[in-house]
Amino acid sequence: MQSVEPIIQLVGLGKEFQTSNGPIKALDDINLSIERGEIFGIIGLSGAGKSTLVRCINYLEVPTSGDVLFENQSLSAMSSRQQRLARQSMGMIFQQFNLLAQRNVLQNVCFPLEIANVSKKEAVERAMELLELVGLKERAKAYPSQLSGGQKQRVAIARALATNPKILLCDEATSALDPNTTKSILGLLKEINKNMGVTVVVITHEMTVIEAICDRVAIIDQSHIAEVGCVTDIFSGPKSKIGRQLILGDAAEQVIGFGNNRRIRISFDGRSSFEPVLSNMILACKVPVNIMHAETRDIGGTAMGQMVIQLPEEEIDQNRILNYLKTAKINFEEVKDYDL
Ligand SMILES: Nc1ncnc2c1ncn2[C@@H]1O[C@H](COP(=O)(O)OP(=O)(O)OP(=O)(O)O)[C@@H](O)[C@H]1O
Repeated sequence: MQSVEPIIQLVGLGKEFQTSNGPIKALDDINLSIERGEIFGIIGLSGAGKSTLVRCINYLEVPTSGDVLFENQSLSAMSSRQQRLARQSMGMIFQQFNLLAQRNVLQNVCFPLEIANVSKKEAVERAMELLELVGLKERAKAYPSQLSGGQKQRVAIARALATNPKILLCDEATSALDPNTTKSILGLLKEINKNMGVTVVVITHEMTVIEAICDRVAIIDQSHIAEVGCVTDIFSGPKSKIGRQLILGDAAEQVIGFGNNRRIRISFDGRSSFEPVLSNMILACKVPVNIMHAETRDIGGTAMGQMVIQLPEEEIDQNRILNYLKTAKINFEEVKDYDL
């Protein structure tokens, strides 16, 4: 088994904001471990606490309780010099790119190197290498206003990588981009992760982003982690209420109001989604079923599927189907109205 080594650990992390309407608890008792080299997703609805969480990781927001460990060292126990070095190891990109409008592309990428006192010659060399990596070497002299959203995000990625960070924090980095541009930026993040070994933390409200690139995902809801695990496991069997809502939302709505028969949700992994699971079941049990909802998703090249079927009226037929699924080792669960 491959050994895992945490690069970031959040231990009992909390963040409270003082506002004129009283305190707001944005994060409460967050415990998470992000492994070196993975692409880790954090997903949740608006206001769940995602941005605050990612900003606490690099101390853009200082937590009000708990601890952030970077490579097993507590950020709060570090001297300010050590803290600055740790923060240099964490690049960050944002939804609105945050480029400096008065500086051209090359000067934007050189900026963090200037702050780190790197010589101008060395900074320009490094910046040009990074611009080549993100496919924008030819636009080095352009200003941000002359670039498309996707190009601006590529410049922001090059800038974030300038100081050779070990982690890249991405706060809704593709939320302002169209689907094709999103795809190409996600492809670039995946390449950076694979080729440069940079750990990537992705904050998003979009399932498609998680599906496209993440290895593991944490679902955050109302300041708490609702569940965490491998993307394939969470997508095939979300356990928390919010996970079910985020992942099975469509299925849930579409099965309401179709009569009172029992319904089951079949989850199938990449292997079984290519097998004719339902046809085999109907042939073996010799009873018809209604398909209430079906969908498949491509997660890292593996097809994952959910299907909600309505069982036949007769109990004996229902049992035949349930026994078939158990024997065939196909994951299923009964759908209760309160799950919908
Ligand atoms: N600086 C702040 N001062 C006061 N409250 C804040 C501050 N920053 C965030 N909050 C509150 O903390 C909670 C979590 O906000 P946060 O921005 O982290 O959520 P989010 O999941 O990123 O949502 P969104 O996707 O809408 O940005 C919200 O109730 C928000 O209003």
